[in-house]
Amino acid sequence: MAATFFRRLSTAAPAAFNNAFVGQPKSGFAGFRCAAIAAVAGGMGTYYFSESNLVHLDQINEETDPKIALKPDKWLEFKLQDTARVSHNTHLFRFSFDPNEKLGLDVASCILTRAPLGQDAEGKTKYVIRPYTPISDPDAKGYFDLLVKVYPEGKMSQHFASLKPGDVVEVKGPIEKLRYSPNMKKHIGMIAGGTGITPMLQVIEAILKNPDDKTQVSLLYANVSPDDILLKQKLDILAASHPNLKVFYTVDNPTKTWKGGAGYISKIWSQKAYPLLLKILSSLYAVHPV
Ligand SMILES: Cc1cc2nc3c(=O)[nH]c(=O)nc-3n(C[C@H](O)[C@H](O)[C@H](O)COP(=O)(O)OP(=O)(O)OC[C@H]3O[C@@H](n4cnc5c(N)ncnc54)[C@H](O)[C@@H]3O)c2cc1C
Repeated sequence: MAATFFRRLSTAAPAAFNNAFVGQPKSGFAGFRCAAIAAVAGGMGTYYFSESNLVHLDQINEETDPKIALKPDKWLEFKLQDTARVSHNTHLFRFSFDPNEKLGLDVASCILTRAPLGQDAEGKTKYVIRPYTPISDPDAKGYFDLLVKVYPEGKMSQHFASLKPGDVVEVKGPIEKLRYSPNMKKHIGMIAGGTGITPMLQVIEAILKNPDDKTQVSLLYANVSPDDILLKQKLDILAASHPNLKVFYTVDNPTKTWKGGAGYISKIWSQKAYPLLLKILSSLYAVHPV
């Protein structure tokens, strides 16, 4: 199932990505007016699959007034189209809707999901409600993707894990977290852990798909081990093909097979420098938790 899903995603990959891995960006924090965005959602995630085929930009919708699938004040059912395992505890879920509509998500926003969770004393349905951050192109028509870490005792994430294609989840939104506009900052510093990468991806992809947006992005992505780095291949390809994106990884437990490479920050560096970097960023620039 996963293979089919990603084959489909790969067909959406633009030719530009065939020539990925060119030119490392040269950028730094000094000398720029910066913004810093930090997010750690749902703890630390893990990851393993070849997700080069996940690198895709969906067709840009030229319509001026496309129909919107989401409603901010109404729970609507969205059908699970497909799932794919990203790591031992993190999965990608694609939900579909009318192919003439787009989701209606401004960057950066999340959605609310809800699932029935038994009944109360009066026999009314109880619900679990959790926010998630779509990582598909907001201009994509007919579908959206969620990257969800499944917790062993997690109410909603276990519900996600139990879903089969054709099942529905109720969704409401969007909820705006940070209104991004092109070139609003010269340089954005992002610090993310685990599934906290999802809002970063929304902003990064909005910047990279707009040739008029000259914003520099420096992402520091923290995980427990190399295998926990979610969507690493996608991030590496995006960084290699866009000089204005620089990605650094830090892991608490580097393995013997972990070769590091460009952008890798060692455990020692991360233990000493990561808190310092965070402190400097927080004191010098506006920090917007997402
Ligand atoms: C704006 C926003 C965006 C988000 N986007 C994403 C996203 O894109 N992807 C993503 O994966 N997550 C995202 N999250 C996190 C997500 O909303 C959920 O918090 C997460 O999926 C866990 O929900 P759950 O119902 O599965 O787990 P919960 O039932 O809430 O439990 C979470 C963990 O806490 C433990 N736990 C629960 N209750 C207790 C207790 N009483 N004592 C001790 N431990 C307990 C559980 O065992 C589990 O390990 C986002 C959060 C926010 C706020």
